[in-house]
Amino acid sequence: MSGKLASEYVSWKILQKMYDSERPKLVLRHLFGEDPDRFSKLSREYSSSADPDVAILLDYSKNLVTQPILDTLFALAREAQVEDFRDKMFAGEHINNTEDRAVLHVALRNFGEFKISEKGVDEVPDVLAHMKEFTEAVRGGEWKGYTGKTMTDIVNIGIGGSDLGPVMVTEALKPYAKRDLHAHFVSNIDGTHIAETLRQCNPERTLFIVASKTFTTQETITNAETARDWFLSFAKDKAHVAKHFVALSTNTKAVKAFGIDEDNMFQFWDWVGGRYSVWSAIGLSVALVIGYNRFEEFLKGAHGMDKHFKQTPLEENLPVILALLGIWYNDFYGAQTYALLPYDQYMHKFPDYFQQGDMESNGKSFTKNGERVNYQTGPIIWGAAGTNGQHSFYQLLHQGTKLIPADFLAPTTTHNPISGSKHHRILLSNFFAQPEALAFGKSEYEVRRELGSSASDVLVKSKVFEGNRPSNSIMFPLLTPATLGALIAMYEHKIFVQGAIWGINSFDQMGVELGKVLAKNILGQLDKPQDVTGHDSSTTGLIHYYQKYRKE
Ligand SMILES: O=P(O)(O)OC[C@H]1O[C@@H](O)[C@@H](O)[C@@H](O)[C@@H]1O
Repeated sequence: MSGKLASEYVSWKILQKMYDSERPKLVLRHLFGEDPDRFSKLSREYSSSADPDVAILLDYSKNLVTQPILDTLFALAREAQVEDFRDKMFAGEHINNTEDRAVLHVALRNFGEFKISEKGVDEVPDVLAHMKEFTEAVRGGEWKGYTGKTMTDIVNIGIGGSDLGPVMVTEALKPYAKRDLHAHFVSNIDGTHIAETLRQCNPERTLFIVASKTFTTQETITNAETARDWFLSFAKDKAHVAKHFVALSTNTKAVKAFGIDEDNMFQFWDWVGGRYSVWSAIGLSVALVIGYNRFEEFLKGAHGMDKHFKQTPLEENLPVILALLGIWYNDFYGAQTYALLPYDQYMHKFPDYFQQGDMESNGKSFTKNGERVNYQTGPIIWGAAGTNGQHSFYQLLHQGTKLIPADFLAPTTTHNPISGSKHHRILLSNFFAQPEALAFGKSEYEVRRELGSSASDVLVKSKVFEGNRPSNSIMFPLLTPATLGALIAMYEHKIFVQGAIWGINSFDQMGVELGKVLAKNILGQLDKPQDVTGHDSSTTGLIHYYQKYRKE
């Protein structure tokens, strides 16, 4: 990161000129027609030196780029000093400048490779050992509840980064789950969430995991207090809390004040951002569900991608390629959103996870030097598992007026090869067909030929697919813990590269604060209409409406 506005880079200006002059020529039908080797030139395969089962193919040939455009995008990354900034992150420099913190999720999955000297980094193995011991005790049945029974349910109470990672990863790695240990996740302050969860739990056999980096988050602390009250209404004695509540946090003082024993606290550090924390103690629910050894495979898979990101030239570097293509659409084509479309039911929470990962990281308007940007930063991330999305929003992807770049992700092999893998072949045929349809569409000529000369113009137009809609296709052999780790790390580093080029701080989240402060103030005014002061007429009117009709 150079400290400049991205729009000041020479390569940015060249890209703008290229876009202005070449856009009409950037037609995928022609680009593929002109070069039969486009796929082999514009695809890369990552494989892990440590684990032969981990491989990721990135096919980026269906993008609206030529080699000169790609070369200029790589020049942009170099001009923005992405490599230097990356090395600073890995070295533990305080690149989160507003909070004066290092950004070291890579240290949580660093199996001796990178030398990082930051306070707490040397404690990582101890916390992992603690997680191992604890997960083995719970899974093995040595850990007993207050009536001497083993655990059947775990309830992770957390929100944002302390929820989405655990939820997404436990869902994605369900084939490896201990099926008699049921995992629940409570995040929303809406009492319905905890109430419905507690209805499914037996207090004698439930372990609550209170996950909060700060241990001050209103939703999490309120839900945890409710869970503790519910538990004590059965167990009666506060001493029993120790067998049923553990905490994952950086805030020892607040954990103790809540009544959780320090021995039952799993520590992490301020250099772990919430949305990057699934690799830390926040991953405890994952480790409980899939077992510690699998959790370690997950970490190692991410570590492999870290090495790839750190050591591979930009032109071969998957996160860098994804980041630069994203910038091309976001900043030159004016695409506002980006879709993540996993063709794997186990990955159905993947878009939600990176909605936070990307939007909380790169949803910023000021550079690290405090200058207002004059270009677009982070895109809106959304998506759903295929093929459900096809029967819902793909209509707009194919024929709408908006350009929506997308990543399609799929495993070659399924964990559930039922009916002789018939389902998987159908799923994959859709995974192959959708990017093809988006890219090449269906011309008016083709539609007319199909419908015959008697077809009305209106009908013909309604069936035309303009095509030329870009996408990446990402394939991997099987969704294993290590492969999932590598995929997540790939997207994390993509986000990093984009933030570095845009010159923003991807590692704070000041934008979530204002609403919290206002809600706290309003909470104190909800009882009586006369207390409702200091608001606009809309907010006041809404609160008065609530006060008029509420029934306690
Ligand atoms: O883990 P705690 O501290 O409860 O924070 C939970 C979440 O809070 C939000 O406001 C954001 O800041 C997220 O990045 C964070 O993951």
